[in-house]
Amino acid sequence: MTRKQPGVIVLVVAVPWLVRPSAVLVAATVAGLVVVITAIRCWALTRPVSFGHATALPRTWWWRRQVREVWPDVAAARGLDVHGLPELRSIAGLWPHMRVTVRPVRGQMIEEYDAAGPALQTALGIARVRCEPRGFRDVVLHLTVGDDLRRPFAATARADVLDLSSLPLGRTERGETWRLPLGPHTLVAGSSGSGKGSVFWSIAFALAGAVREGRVLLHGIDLKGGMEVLMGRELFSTTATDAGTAVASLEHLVTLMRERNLAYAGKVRSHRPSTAEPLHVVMIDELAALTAYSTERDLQRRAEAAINLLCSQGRATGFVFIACLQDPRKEVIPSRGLFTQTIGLRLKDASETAMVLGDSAATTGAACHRITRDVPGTAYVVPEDGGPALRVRAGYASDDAIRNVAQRFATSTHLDVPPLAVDDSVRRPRRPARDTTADQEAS
Ligand SMILES: Nc1ncnc2c1ncn2[C@@H]1O[C@H](COP(=O)(O)OP(=O)(O)OP(=O)(O)O)[C@@H](O)[C@H]1O
Repeated sequence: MTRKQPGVIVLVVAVPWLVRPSAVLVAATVAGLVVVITAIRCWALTRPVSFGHATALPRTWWWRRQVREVWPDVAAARGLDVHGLPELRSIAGLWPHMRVTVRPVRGQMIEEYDAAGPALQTALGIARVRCEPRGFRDVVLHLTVGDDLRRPFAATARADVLDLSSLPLGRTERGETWRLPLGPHTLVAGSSGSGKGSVFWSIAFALAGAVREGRVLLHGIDLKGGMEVLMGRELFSTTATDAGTAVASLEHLVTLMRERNLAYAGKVRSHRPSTAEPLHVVMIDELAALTAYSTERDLQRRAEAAINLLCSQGRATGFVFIACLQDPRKEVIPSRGLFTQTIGLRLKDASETAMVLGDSAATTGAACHRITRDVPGTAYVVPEDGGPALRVRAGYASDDAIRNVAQRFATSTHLDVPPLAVDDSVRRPRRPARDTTADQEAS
């Protein structure tokens, strides 16, 4: 019976039409169509993932035809067809990720197909093209035809994140959960308005459960007046909104790290977060405000020294850095090499992308400079296994969501940071002072 249902429905609709078409029937059919189209539209908007799965086959079929249609034009435009059109050997995969295998004509190199990627991307109007060799003869063009990351989604706080080494922050272009390893010090680079705030808060939200339990202590540094960090101050065990407090806080952490390093020496090789020995996560909203733009040279120098110490010696004993910044140049972050994990949001140009993610990521398709302004929170990351760069998007944390999470998951540990110590090395004169009385006596 169930199998016959579609046929029965067609009969029920078609017979009255054939027998006696009337205004009532026309109206009923139009209304029915409107209901069906609206339902499909609602499904597509509210459940994009299940809608994508359900419609993947027809879409794949349509995109295969599109690829075959545009390929001769793209090959001609890029000069790939001078000695004959390179053969499209297969188009595999399912919407939104498809793989086009091409057999290059003799004398062609993979670099020429790399360069043709953007032309194919614009010809098809798709999200991304990445080029990879297959065996010794063929080239595979990985096409991302639909963009699962276009629609924003909300960041959610997790009460149950048990595995602190892998924080759920958002989604990847493959429709999976974007997980960020916590342990390597992380640099989040992006131009103004690129969505550094959403990455910052997605990390804080992912740690919220552990913060409430006391296994993680967050330290917030925000020298842009505290606009970001103070929004969720209840999550932080220390906050600093001016350079002096920030340096005092960092130097206090250096002291805690040294004590822990001494206690662990010869006994423990890696730290396990617990309420007795919590993980300290330092979150800095704009690193350059502390290390490059500060007018107070002495504080700048001390901040740099403390960051270098914590980054180079703190990881094994439970001190982790997450730093956001707009300008990724080396002069702005002297300790850049110590940040072993980077997240590249929208950046100004290809050179900035290479600076943040490395030259190899840029050649495997990371294009932070091509992220458009209408998708803030979108970034490229290089997976831990060193595979091709992955496009990801962090969830959006509204002001209300930040305040709400901060209240629900407030920390019960507030550290007292000793006031900024006077730096003796600054007061001490560099050369011994001349003995002026002796000079006078001699004269
Ligand atoms: N993941 C996201 N999804 C949707 N919208 C977002 C997301 N992240 C940020 N936005 C929007 O983009 C705007 C800019 O984001 P945000 O303030 O986080 O950028 P920023 O990189 O921190 O900028 P700045 O360096 O100037 O502070 C926000 O007002 C917000 O509306």
